[in-house]
Amino acid sequence: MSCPEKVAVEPHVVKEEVIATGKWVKLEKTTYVDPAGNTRTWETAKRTTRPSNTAVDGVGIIALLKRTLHKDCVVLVKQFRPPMGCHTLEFPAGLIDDNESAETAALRELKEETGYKGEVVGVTPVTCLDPGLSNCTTQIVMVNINGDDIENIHPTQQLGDSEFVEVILLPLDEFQKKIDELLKKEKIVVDAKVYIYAMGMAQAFFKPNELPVLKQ
Ligand SMILES: Nc1nc(=O)[nH]c2c1ncn2[C@H]1C[C@H](O)[C@@H](COP(=O)(O)OP(=O)(O)O)O1
Repeated sequence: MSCPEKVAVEPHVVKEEVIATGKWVKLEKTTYVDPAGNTRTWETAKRTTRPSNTAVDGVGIIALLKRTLHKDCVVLVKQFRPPMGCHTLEFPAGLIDDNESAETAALRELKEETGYKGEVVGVTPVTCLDPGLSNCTTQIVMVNINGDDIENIHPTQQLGDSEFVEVILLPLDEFQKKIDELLKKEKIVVDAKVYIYAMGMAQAFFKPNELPVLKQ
């Protein structure tokens, strides 16, 4: 008996039905056609706050604090995150306002959450955060902070009433090790972007005594 031929089709969304809406988040039932041509449904979470003229919800900021006679440090934030029910270690981040560029949002959020004034040195494309759950997207903005600048000697946060953010500085040359030490000491969950950045840094740059040899 021969099997019926499966025809490959371009997967696509057919319709999106709102199941529940809150102030910040909504739940939708997404009907889509899979690559085998079958119609299926998916449960999708979306932010309600995304500006209509953009494909990005927010920014994350990789900020390097550069000071004379100090090691370069990555600026991180620790805060209680209600969905996690615990504290997290994250890059500074925030939602993009209407008609705001990723660069402007990044410098604004960095100033608000950490008090530092930075300079943008790079921006990623729009990246997804948890695509099996949500259409939530971010652009990661690379920022340098001149720590010798008078404005950055005693940085003052500009937090709202409901924001409680602790700034944590970790040296770039021991980034993964310092995160691991923090995780051992405190009940805290590290953001995947932060830890992957730390692993990448360790893998790419910090093997000064290793000679390049032909690997089997
Ligand atoms: N999912 C959310 N539920 C809330 O009850 N409130 C939320 C959600 N997402 C954002 N917010 C609120 C909290 C802040 O007052 C504003 C702005 O947050 P922002 O600083 O831009 O972003 P985060 O740092 O990621 O919270 O939105």
